[in-house]
Amino acid sequence: MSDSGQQKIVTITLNPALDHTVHIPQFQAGALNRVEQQRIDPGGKGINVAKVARALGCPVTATGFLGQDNSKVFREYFQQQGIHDCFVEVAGAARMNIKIVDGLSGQVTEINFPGLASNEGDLARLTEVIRQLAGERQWFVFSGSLPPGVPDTVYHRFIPLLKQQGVKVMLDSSGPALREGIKAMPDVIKPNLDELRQLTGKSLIQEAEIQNAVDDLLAGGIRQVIVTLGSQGAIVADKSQMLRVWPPAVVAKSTVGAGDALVAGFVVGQTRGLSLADCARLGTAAATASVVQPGTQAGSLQEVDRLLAAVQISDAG
Ligand SMILES: Nc1ncnc2c1ncn2[C@@H]1O[C@H](COP(=O)(O)OP(=O)(O)OP(=O)(O)O)[C@@H](O)[C@H]1O
Ligand SMILES: O=P(O)(O)OC[C@@]1(O)O[C@H](CO)[C@@H](O)[C@@H]1O
Repeated sequence: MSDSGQQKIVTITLNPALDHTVHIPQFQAGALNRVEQQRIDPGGKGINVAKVARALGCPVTATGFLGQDNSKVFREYFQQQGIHDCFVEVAGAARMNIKIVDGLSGQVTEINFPGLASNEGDLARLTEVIRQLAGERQWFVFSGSLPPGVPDTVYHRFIPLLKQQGVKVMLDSSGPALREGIKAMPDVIKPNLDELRQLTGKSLIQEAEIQNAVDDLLAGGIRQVIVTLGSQGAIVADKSQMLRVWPPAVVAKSTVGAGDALVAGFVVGQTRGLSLADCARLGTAAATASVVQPGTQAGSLQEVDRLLAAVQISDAG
C-alpha cells in the first residue's frame, strides 16, 4: 500500500481519554486483584482512529476537546505520531478510563468515566475549527461519547455544515448521540451489535435480523453501514451489496479500540477510492493488527499488509 499524498482525514473526539489498561491473570469481581502489567495510551475513539490512519500512512488531522491540565501528554503523542493537532483546550483534565484485561479468557472489563464538562463557548470554538478544516479535507470521522454539557443533538451542528461543502462524514457513537446523529445523515455509521440493538430497540439474535436492521438504515438514507461483531467480524453494506467479513483467528491481547482501527482502515480505503469489499478488508486487517497489540496501539503497516490476504469476505445471507 502507498500513500496517495493528497487524501485527508479529520477525526473529532469530543471526549478523549487516557486509557489505563491493566492485565490481571485471573480477574475476579469482588476480590483482590493484582496487576501483572499495565500501560497508559492517549485515546478516545477518534484519537484511536487517527493513530491507526497514521500507521497506515495517511495524513490525519485530529480535533475535539482536550483538558488543559493534562493536554501535554496528548499533544506530545500527536507530535510523535505525526498527527496534525487542532484540539481545543477546555478547563480541567481529560478522563482516565480503566480497561481490565483478564489473562485467562482475554475478556476486557471497561470502566469509562463521564469525561470533562464543556460549555457553549467551548463548542463555539470547536465549531469554528471544524468550519476552517472543512474546506480542505475529504473525510470527517466523529467518534465516541459526548462529555457532560454537550447536547445529544451536537452532530446536527457539525454534519450539515460539512455535507454542504461536499465533505464525507462517518459517525461512530452510541446511545442518544448516535440516535440523534443519524438524523443528520452521516454517510457511514459503524455501530457494534449492542449499539445497533439499542438503536433499533430489537434483540437482533439471528444474523438475518441484523441484516434487516442494516437494510432499514440504508433505506433511511445512510450510504454505508458497518456492524461490528467482535471476533465474529462484521457486516458491511451499501445499497447494492451486503458483505460478511471475517477476521483471521488471532490471540487477542486487547480488543479495546478494535472498532476504531476498523473505522480507520475503512476510511483510509475510501480516501484511496477502494471498493466496499477492499475498504472492509483493510479495516478488518487494521482491526486484527490492533487486537494483537497490548492497550490501544495501532498495528504496524507491515502487519496490516500481512493480514490483508487472510481476511475472508463473502456475500452475506
Ligand atoms: N478477538 C478478535 N480476533 C480478531 N479480530 C477481532 C477480535 N475482536 C475484534 N476483532 C476485529 O475488530 C473489529 C471490531 O471489533 P468490535 O466489534 O469489538 O468493535 P467495537 O465494539 O466497535 O470496539 P471499540 O468500541 O472498543 O473500538 C471486528 O469486526 C474484528 O474485525
Ligand atoms: O466512552 P466512549 O467515548 O464511548 O469510549 C471511550 C473509549 O472506550 O473508546 C476507546 C475504544 O474504542 C477507548 O480509547 C476509550 O476509553
